[in-house]
Amino acid sequence: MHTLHVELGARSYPVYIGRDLFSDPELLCRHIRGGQVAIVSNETIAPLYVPRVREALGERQLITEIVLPDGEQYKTLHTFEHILDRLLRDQHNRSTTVLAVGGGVVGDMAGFAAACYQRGVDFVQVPTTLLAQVDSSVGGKTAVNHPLGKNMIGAFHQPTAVLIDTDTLHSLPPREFAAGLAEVVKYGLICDAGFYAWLQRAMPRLLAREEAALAEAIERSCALKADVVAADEREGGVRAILNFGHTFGHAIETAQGYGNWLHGEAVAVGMVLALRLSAQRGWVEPGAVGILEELLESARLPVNIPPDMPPSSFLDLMARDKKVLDGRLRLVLLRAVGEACVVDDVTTGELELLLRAAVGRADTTC
Ligand SMILES: NC(=O)c1ccc[n+]([C@@H]2O[C@H](COP(=O)([O-])OP(=O)(O)OC[C@H]3O[C@@H](n4cnc5c(N)ncnc54)[C@H](O)[C@@H]3O)[C@@H](O)[C@H]2O)c1
Ligand SMILES: O=C(O)C(=O)C[C@@H](O)[C@H](O)[C@H](O)COP(=O)(O)O
Ligand SMILES: [Zn+2]
Repeated sequence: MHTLHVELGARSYPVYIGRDLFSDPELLCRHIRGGQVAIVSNETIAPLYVPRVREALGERQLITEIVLPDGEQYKTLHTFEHILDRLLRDQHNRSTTVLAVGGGVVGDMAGFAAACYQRGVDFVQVPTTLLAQVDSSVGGKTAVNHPLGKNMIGAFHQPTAVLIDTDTLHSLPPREFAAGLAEVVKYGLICDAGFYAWLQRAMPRLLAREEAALAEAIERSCALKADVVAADEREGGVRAILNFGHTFGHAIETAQGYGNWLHGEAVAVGMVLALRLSAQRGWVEPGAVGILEELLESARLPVNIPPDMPPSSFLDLMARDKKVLDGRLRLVLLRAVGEACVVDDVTTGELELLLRAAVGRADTTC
């Protein structure tokens, strides 16, 4: 087992990465303060992994199992309210711990409920998708979607521990696995050119879900994210680089109806667009875009926008992005591969040009 720490002073916490983590009940139990636990999962994950988590918890004063419907379309205020209803009905108090067992959707909603229930209770992440293991379980962003925008209602609420059992990845469907790889590629692009080069070599081993390659990808991704979060917990500055590709990606997810395009798929296309913009500015070699497209396609990810999204639809949705400041769109671009920056001087003309060219290459496969 590998352990790293997210250093946030009083809110610091460990991220454990390894196999068969629940065979040692003490690992989980040391992060649960009281006798009350609420396990939040969904209808797919509950039969696969909740029994093992329950066994590790042992006898407790109160254990509530909250099983949500599966899908990004349920990442809503309505589902969030359902979690709170269950906590109240079972009389959970301030010493309870919310335990999120699942992918990013479960983690984001359970975390938001933990942030709000009785003004904040403990929260432990047990991520079971690649995306959740490399990204959403670390850093404390929690949220639900709104029809007008992705993750628009939420809170920063750090977990008290993250338990990444890489064995859970063996039951993950290939499309979901690929979606997680998009966020892994993101880390290489924004802050670690060496990791990006490694990913180009290791992609076949990752796709074969070879244990050593997976462990390396997860450990490096979490370490990179932990450093960024430690430097800027609430996205006042540098943390925005973790949003590379997301301004375009979130527009795609919102326009397509949550769940039709997976988050990682939309981010993959968004990264291609953001890199193309960086190349147009002469900051990265023009050939870098082709290299990224090849890497993403080898991971079975889309690289082109959906066919029914005109530039106007992107521009409308992007104008609502959470990074907009004083009416100015802020985008994450690359000064070089491995070096992200945030800019606020991308003109509508520049964007229209980029998006019109993208319409010409639109994808019909997703
Ligand atoms: N908070 C953050 O920092 C952050 C970061 C990245 C993404 N996100 C959010 O995360 C969400 C995407 O997360 P995701 O990609 O994990 O999607 P997800 O949570 O929808 O899970 C993907 C699918 O895999 C199933 N599943 C989960 N684990 C499984 C397993 N081990 N075996 C079989 N099936 C399994 C789920 O039931 C679901 O059907 C989006 O809402 C995105 O906005 C948040
Ligand atoms: O942790 C972060 O910060 C990120 O931006 C990680 C992203 O991968 C993630 O999708 C996040 O939920 C996006 O945040 P948002 O603030 O743009 O909703
Ligand atoms: Zn993301």
